Formats: sequence, C-alpha cells, structure tokens
Amino acid sequence: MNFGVVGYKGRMGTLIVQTFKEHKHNPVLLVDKEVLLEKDRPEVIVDFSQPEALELTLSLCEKYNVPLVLGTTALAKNHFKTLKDFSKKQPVVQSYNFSIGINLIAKILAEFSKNFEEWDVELVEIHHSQKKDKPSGTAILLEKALKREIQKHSLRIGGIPGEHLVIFANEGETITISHRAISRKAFALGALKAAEWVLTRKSGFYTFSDVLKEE
Ligand SMILES: NC(=O)C1=CN([C@@H]2O[C@H](COP(=O)(O)OP(=O)(O)OC[C@H]3O[C@@H](n4cnc5c(N)ncnc54)[C@H](OP(=O)(O)O)[C@@H]3O)[C@@H](O)[C@H]2O)C=CC1
Ligand SMILES: O=C(O)C1=N[C@H](C(=O)O)C[C@H](O)C1
Repeated sequence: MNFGVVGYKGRMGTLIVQTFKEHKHNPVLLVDKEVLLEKDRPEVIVDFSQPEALELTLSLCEKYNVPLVLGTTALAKNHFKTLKDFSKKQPVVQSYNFSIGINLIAKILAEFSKNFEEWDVELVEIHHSQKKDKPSGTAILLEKALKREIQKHSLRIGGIPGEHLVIFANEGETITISHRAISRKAFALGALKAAEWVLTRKSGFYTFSDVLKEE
C-alpha cells in the first residue's frame, strides 16, 4: 500500500516508516513540523505526532479521501468530536496504545472490574524523559477499562519506551498487573496491523481492540 505518516521525523514516525517499508509498503506522503512531502496519493495516513497536527492530518485525509490511523496522545474532547465527525466519511482507528499486550490487559480489566470494586487501585506509568504529556494516554485507556476514576502517577526517566502498572490492594493482599514495552516496535507493528485492516473497512470510529477482535 501507499501510506502517509504525520510526525515522520519523530521516534515513532521513523520506526513506522521503517516497519511499513519492511512489509513492502511505500511512504508517499511525509509530514512533520513545517514539512510536507507529497510524492503520490496515499491509501491511508498514520499520525503519531502532537494534537496540534490533527487539523492538517484530517485535511490531508479529506484531500485524498483516505482512512486514518491515529496514535497521538493528549487528545482533548474537541479532537474526539472532529474525529467522530470525520469517521462518518472515512474509517478512523484511534488508540492510545497500539501494543497487543496493553489491549489484552484493558480487556481483562474491563471484564473483571466488578470483582475489584472493593479494592483500592492506583496506576503508575513510567516513560522516557522526552515524553511531553502526562498522564500517558495508556493510563487514561486503562482507567476507562476499569470504569472508575483512579490515581495516576507519572515518572519521566531515562529512555523507557513505556511501562504501566495497575496496583490493587485490600487490607491483606495486593495484585499488580504490569506491562512493559521492550521496544517501540510493538507499537509500530500494531499501527501496521491497523493500517492494513482499515483498508478493508467502511466509515466508522474504531479502536485497536476492534482490529484485534477480528484477527
Ligand atoms: N498510540 C501508541 O501506541 C503510541 C503513541 N505515542 C504517541 O505518539 C506521539 C509521538 O510520539 P514520539 O514519536 O515519541 O514523539 P516525537 O516527539 O519523537 O515525534 C513527534 C514528531 O511529530 C512532530 N510534530 C510536532 N508537532 C507537529 C505538528 N503540528 N505537525 C506535524 N508534525 C509535528 C515532531 O516535531 P518536533 O520534534 O519538531 O516537535 C516530531 O518530529 C505522542 O503523542 C506519543 O504519546 C507514542 C508511542 C506509542
Ligand atoms: O509517548 C510515548 O512514548 C508513549 N505514548 C503512549 C501513551 O501515552 O500511552 C503509548 C506508550 O506508552 C508510549
């Protein structure tokens, strides 16, 4: 497929271009801050950048009439509204975490949230010192899966690609559910899976768990 990447110079963008190329896909649209390289028509656009880029990203999706895979975090309510409006025309896959492991944990938390109603629960997320937002998007995703408001603690330290711990405790015991991304490749491969999947979809707003459901 021909694909576009917004944020192509970044940590994730660089790896997405590399990973998609390894799977014989062609980067034809490369966008970053003050850079717009248009070689050909993309069939899908992938955005891992900053929320401020979303307007341009959606205008490019409109221009080429193509779907969007969105990994950018720290989206506000108005961004979701714009995305949902756009998804009436073209499919959108949005996720704050494109790893299989986190989406599996979210499923487990959603299924067992009732069993944990009497337990205290807090979340710790640890990321590299260059990460701009806190709490992480994944912390928000996991909180949503638990269906209750929780304390979220953020550490920004070294080069850690991403670690999340959900810690439950009652008077006499604790349970910790943890996930560590060993490499960003896990996110890039998830974005690739989503981009290949979205090409087969009609318009609609999807998450990465919808992609995994249909494997
Ligand atoms: N959903 C998921 O699975 C994952 C999501 N992420 C998220 O992806 C995003 C990117 O992460 P990461 O690659 O580490 O960050 P980087 O800062 O390394 O990369 C972001 C890139 O986007 C560029 N950029 C910033 N603003 C704009 C804009 N307005 N228009 C076009 N390009 C812009 C940046 O340029 P400059 O450096 O000049 O600002 C940079 O090149 C973050 O929101 C992060 O939380 C990350 C990993 C996994
Ligand atoms: O910025 C990152 O690096 C990451 N961002 C996502 C988030 O905010 O949850 C996903 C992953 O944890 C890495």
